[in-house]
Amino acid sequence: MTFVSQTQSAGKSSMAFLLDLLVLLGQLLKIFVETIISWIIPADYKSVAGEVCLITGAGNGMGRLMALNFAQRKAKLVLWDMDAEANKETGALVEQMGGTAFVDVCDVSDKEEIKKAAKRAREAVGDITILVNNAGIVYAKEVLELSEKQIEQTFKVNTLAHFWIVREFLPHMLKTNHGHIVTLASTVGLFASPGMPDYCSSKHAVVGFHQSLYYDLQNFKNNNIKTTLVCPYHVKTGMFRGVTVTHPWLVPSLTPTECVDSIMHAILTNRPFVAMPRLMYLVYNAATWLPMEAQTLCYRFLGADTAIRKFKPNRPYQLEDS
Ligand SMILES: NC(=O)C1=CN([C@@H]2O[C@H](COP(=O)(O)OP(=O)(O)OC[C@H]3O[C@@H](n4cnc5c(N)ncnc54)[C@H](OP(=O)(O)O)[C@@H]3O)[C@@H](O)[C@H]2O)C=CC1
Ligand SMILES: CC1=C(/C=C/C(C)=C/C=C/C(C)=C/C=O)C(C)(C)CCC1
Repeated sequence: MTFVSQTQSAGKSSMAFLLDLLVLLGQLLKIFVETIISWIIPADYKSVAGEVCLITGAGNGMGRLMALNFAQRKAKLVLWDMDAEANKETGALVEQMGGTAFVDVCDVSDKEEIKKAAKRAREAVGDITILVNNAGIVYAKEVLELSEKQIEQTFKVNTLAHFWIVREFLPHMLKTNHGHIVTLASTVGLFASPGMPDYCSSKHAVVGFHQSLYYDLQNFKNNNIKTTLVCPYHVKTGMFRGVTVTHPWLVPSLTPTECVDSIMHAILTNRPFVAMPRLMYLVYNAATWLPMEAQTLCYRFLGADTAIRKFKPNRPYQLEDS
């Protein structure tokens, strides 16, 4: 008797499995078709007018360029950087464009400073609805050359700050079911490059943080909080001054403007993930199946093994510590 009912229920569950599988295949097909259509006919850009957008590391490089892009689109800005002068300059540029910016000094490696700055931002402009976690640092040293303080600082800025800042602003996004969280990671958060073990591992960690957050948000009913994970290859901002591969024409570095244009496109079309240039999707994929020995040969051929040795410190924290 028990045997019969077990077979019956096994039959039922395999039917249910087949049905679920069919539904899944249908949904996957729909997503593939929609994705291909979105490559051919890109989605309309969403409006960010009136949104309150916090950008960390807004004083230089891509942070500044993103601030100007958001200002042009009439978002209200909150700009954080520990470089007070550079951040003020970004604020002035935003205002010259007719935008508004609440400029504040915040060292994101300090959890308590983040809490205080978040309170000041809420009081001055209101709750953050677009969060761009952009501040990042690199020392470009091998594991034995790095000091303990440098290793800790890399993780505080590139990884832990993302936890503390998201924990400040996600509750309001959840309450209103509205918001967008952008994480500036890196291609070296997807596949490693030599000569920067602290940087690569901090970026791998932040990719994991972001992706886990993404899946958690999918579990909320009717979730409308968007996320965008950004993984650029080398960008000529000054952070990685001098870094180059053997045949730069084969894998050219990005200009800050072309990188930020791609980031803005991804944010404004609610894309969850963007790596640039496009070749990086292929490299990322190959890193999952090419034997490590083969990858080493490719690294040598392309000069990925020595690219970081040409690095010239440029940023204040790099000069202080070099
Ligand atoms: N440039 C590249 O090749 C790539 C960069 N990225 C990532 O993109 C992001 C932006 O990089 P990019 O624009 O090139 O970098 P930049 O060095 O040009 O700008 C980063 C800004 O963050 C600030 N900053 C550093 N530490 C802190 C801190 N503790 N608290 C607050 N602000 C801080 C810097 O201030 P200060 O000048 O005083 O140091 C600087 O103003 C980073 O997360 C980086 O890792 C990803 C892939 C490639
Ligand atoms: C590893 C690797 C490459 C080079 C990577 C380099 C040099 C990356 C530098 C990235 C930076 C500076 C990221 C900042 O966040 C290639 C040639 C693309 C392909 C083979 C694998």
